[in-house]
Amino acid sequence: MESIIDACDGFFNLPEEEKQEYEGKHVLDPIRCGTSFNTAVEKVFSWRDFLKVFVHPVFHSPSKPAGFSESLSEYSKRTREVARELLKGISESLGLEADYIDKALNLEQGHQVNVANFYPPCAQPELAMGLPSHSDHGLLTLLIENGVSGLQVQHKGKWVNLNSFPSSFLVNTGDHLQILSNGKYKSVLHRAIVNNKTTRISIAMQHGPSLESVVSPAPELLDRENAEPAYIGIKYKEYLELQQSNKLDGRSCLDRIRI
Ligand SMILES: O=C(O)CCC(=O)C(=O)O
Ligand SMILES: [Fe+2]
Repeated sequence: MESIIDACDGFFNLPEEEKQEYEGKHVLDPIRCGTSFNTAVEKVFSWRDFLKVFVHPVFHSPSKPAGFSESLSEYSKRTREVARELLKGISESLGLEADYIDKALNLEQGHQVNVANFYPPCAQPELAMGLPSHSDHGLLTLLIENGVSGLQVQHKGKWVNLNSFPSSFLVNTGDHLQILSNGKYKSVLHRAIVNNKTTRISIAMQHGPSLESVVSPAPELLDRENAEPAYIGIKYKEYLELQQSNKLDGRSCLDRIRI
């Protein structure tokens, strides 16, 4: 965990011109970095640099700084094992076979994205937001941070601070777990706030279905509970494009596919 945080810190500290080559624009660009300093998002100012890299099924990585790619490759493999194991337990908790999600959503080819966020100290943290309210689109996100808190999740309509625990993952459930479980698992709304003292780095490893999987509420679950599906089926890739076109306005892209 320390190694990947140091590696990402190294990337964000590269000279601007070395980072520029990765300034992709499209949601399906495999390496995309950018900054949202001074960009008005709704009425708040967003205060972060980010680097998003597709690490599976095809591994991509920036070539700098030295050692970055090795560290990212190792971290991607290890977190993928953890996520697939957690999803077995989640399948069972839904009364499905342990490998149900793994097979139905073709996790062997699962779309895995490493999102590194860099939030420098902000002189007026009350006027800015690190990352505005959103839900993650995949199944599970494994999040770590550099010992500096800033993540908030929405619980019963209120924003709750989550403090980091050393050497542990904070696991967020994503939109596609909500779709597959027909709403039994809720995709959590969350955001990141900034502070005026210390740089915060967070690394959100997102684990999703394969891009070609069409995800809908599990038919086995609906049959057993005699329930109607709450969402239409949609290809994961199309959902990502839909989310890109839908500004992060605190509403989930899920609302767009609800029946
Ligand atoms: O910085 C954080 O704690 C949140 C990051 C996050 O939600 C994301 O990258 O999707
Ligand atoms: Fe997130």
